[in-house]
Amino acid sequence: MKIAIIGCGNMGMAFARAFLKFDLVKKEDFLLVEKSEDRTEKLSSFQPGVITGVISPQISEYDLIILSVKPQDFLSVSESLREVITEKQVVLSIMAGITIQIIQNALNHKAVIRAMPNTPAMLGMGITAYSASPEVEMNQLRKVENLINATGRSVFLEDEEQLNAVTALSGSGPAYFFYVVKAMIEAGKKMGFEESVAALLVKQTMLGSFHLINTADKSLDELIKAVASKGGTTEAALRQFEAGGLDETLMDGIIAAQVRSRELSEG
Ligand SMILES: NC(=O)C1=CN([C@@H]2O[C@H](COP(=O)(O)OP(=O)(O)OC[C@H]3O[C@@H](n4cnc5c(N)ncnc54)[C@H](OP(=O)(O)O)[C@@H]3O)[C@@H](O)[C@H]2O)C=CC1
Ligand SMILES: O=C(O)[C@@H]1CCC=N1
Repeated sequence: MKIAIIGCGNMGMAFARAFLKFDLVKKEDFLLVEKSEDRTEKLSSFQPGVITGVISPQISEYDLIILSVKPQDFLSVSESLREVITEKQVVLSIMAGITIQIIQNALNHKAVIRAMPNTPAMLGMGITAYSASPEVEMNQLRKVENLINATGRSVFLEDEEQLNAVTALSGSGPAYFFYVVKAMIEAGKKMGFEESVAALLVKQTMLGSFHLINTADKSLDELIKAVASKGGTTEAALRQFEAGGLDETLMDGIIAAQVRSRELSEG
């Protein structure tokens, strides 16, 4: 399969590397379109077939076109792409918020898959949800699903609107996790630890706790209860979190991300 990637930043290249790792695509079968000169310099070490700063008719030789520019850059990309895209090509967009309908209209092109991955895709440990327009043929969908699965796990959604919630939950989710880890490390520093020691304590705690979620035969409430001894230290912390409305704040934040994802489709 020959793949063109428009926007070769964090996510575009995470996808490209995952496809290569699983031998799904040959290096020479990539066309990388990147606007940033800094990024373009770094892309040469990837040794793709073509690196370019502009969308040209050459792109019509590629089976799949991945749109991985920021949503705000889509309009200008679509103006050049609609001139050269051909009917047999499939478009895979990972842009937050931009709907299949908007992409179809802007490109005057029917076969569009919209996906929402996350940054652990860089390690092949991502989760991607995706929806497709009815014009994407089953064999095309399967091929794209195989590519996505090189970046981690995937889930197909019949209802495209749910991708806004996915964006808020798992798309943005890694940042919430890093935010909590950072706050815990800061607390460790406040209590007198050097950053490296605080980071070791926190990171190993998060890793071990994650595995407990997956392997222990207990609900999250039971896992919390198993840590929080009556009248003990954990209870003191949890009381403070509740008083500050931490769980509500987290939920409100995630819903704000969903609202923002919907807004992005409005331009
Ligand atoms: N980061 C994440 O965790 C996730 C991101 N996404 C989505 O993925 C998309 C990309 O995100 P991310 O990789 O983080 O962004 P990046 O900014 O890292 O990458 C986008 C790249 O596209 C370049 N670009 C902009 N306009 C053009 C153009 N006309 N032609 C070619 N290249 C262009 C940008 O250059 P310049 O910097 O000069 O503008 C930049 O290098 C976004 O739409 C985002 O919503 C989805 C899931 C997770
Ligand atoms: O913050 C964003 O808009 C993108 C989408 C999900 C993660 N990053």
